[in-house]
Amino acid sequence: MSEVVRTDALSKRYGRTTAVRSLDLVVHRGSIFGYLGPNGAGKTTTIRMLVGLLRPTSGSATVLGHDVVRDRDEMQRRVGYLPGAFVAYPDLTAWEYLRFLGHLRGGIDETRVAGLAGRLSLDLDRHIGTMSHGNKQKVGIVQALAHDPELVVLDEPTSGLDPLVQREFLEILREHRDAGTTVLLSSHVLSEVEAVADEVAILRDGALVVVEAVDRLKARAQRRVDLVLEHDGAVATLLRTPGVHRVDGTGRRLQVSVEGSMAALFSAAAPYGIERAVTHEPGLEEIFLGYYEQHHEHEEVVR
Ligand SMILES: Nc1ncnc2c1ncn2[C@@H]1O[C@H](COP(=O)(O)OP(=O)(O)OP(=O)(O)O)[C@@H](O)[C@H]1O
Repeated sequence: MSEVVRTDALSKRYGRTTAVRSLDLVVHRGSIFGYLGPNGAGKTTTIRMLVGLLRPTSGSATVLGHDVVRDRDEMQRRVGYLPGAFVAYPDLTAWEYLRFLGHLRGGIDETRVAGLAGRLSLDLDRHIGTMSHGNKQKVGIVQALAHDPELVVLDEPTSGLDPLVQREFLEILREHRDAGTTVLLSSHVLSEVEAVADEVAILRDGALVVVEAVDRLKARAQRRVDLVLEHDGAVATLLRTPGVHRVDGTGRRLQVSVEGSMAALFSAAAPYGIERAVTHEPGLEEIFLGYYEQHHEHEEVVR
């Protein structure tokens, strides 16, 4: 079964607020799926429904083939979950806490736990109550991965981690993915998602704006090309060129926004003599902002 997560018109309302509206989402086995959106978009609400902590108002979701409401307990045994605001027992050491959880889950692989903790530079003998926010977050990450779950659901996992630990953590996720684990990762830190995700969904006001493979999203996105030409007068020609969205600048120095292949742009610019061309690869951030802008423009038109 390749569909690890599937939602059908999944919705959640809180009174008059619709936090998640009619969500249709599929996450495939062995992939890292980035779930993106600004604060309040509905990421946490979606995730809490998927891990069986919140009942959908309407629609349904299956995780590893289990209905998240009806087969909640079976589902939860096969899933690792890091909540957005992770809290654990302050009076226990990390080891005591993880052994306690292991006991509830039917055993713990101590070598695995020690290995994960070592890579994240987490001292398991410290009391959780005395730990910094970042170290508590590491305890949360280790508990989510400790039982080697088939699906790992992580809500804003890197909050509080320093850059080196973040990098190690993303590497751990990649290794799990390569071993067949599925990872669902929510974030508003686009660079981290970009570094690991195979596919991303962008959520806004509780609804999906786009779901796409990261590579395809990037290929479709606009790139900026800075051109230095030998001759003036290229602007009108470039603006007529397929894929070119806008041209800024005057004279011989132009900044061109282009979507898709660059071939047409370079053919059109060639007669003006290309002295220099620098292309800027779009990050997920630009793509993300692009989608929001498009959406807003659309709303303006609709109004
Ligand atoms: N228990 C609740 N009661 C009422 N409204 C809620 C509740 N929980 C969330 N909401 C509302 O639902 C919407 C979605 O919130 P949610 O926490 O899912 O967003 P999010 O994308 O996870 O944001 P963040 O990145 O800030 O955590 C928001 O408008 C929020 O105010």
